[in-house]
Amino acid sequence: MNSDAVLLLETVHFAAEKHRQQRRKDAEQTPYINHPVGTKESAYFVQAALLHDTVEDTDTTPAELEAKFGPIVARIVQEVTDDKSLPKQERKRQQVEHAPHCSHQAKLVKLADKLYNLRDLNRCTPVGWTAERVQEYFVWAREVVKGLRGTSSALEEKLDELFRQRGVQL
Ligand SMILES: Nc1nc2c(ncn2[C@@H]2O[C@H](COP(=O)(O)OP(=O)(O)O)[C@@H](OP(=O)(O)OP(=O)(O)O)[C@H]2O)c(=O)[nH]1
Ligand SMILES: [Mn+2]
Repeated sequence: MNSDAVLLLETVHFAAEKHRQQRRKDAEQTPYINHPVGTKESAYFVQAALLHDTVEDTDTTPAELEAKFGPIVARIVQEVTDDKSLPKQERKRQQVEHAPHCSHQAKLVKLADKLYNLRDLNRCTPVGWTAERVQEYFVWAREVVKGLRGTSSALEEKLDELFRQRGVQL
């Protein structure tokens, strides 16, 4: 099992332990953990985060996602999917332009995506990338993140620290 899945299970387990004495206020005294675990918004985020590059980078179709995971998850993935038929420069420009108009859930996925990719660039340089190209990715990511602000202070603070370290803060 990959470490993300382990972390997810550990988190659910932690919450279940913490809520173990609590019950919902219904007659059946439903275990309290059903409430946080059943929070649809967070489930959509986790699903969309896991699926976010499937349409962009594999043979997965939006219709396939909709049939398997429903219209909400399919729509979030669609919102974060680049049109790979466009020239790269135009794709990158459109991300900056579209970011502020994304739904809240799509903005969260985009913040998480950029955070991972920037940390990955700090961890090691992709094959064939010059230091200049890495720096340009940071500058471009900062422009995308500008349009995503006001979505998650936790994610934005982590991103801001990475931009600060690179000397590309606002
Ligand atoms: N840092 C890093 N990135 C890697 C690596 N392997 C694959 N990638 C992917 O490369 C993409 C960034 O490379 P670019 O040259 O800027 O873009 P492109 O693949 O879309 O043409 C990211 O796509 P993306 O997730 O779709 O995000 P985005 O750049 O479109 O926001 C990232 O996930 C790696 O080892 N390190
Ligand atoms: Mn990605």
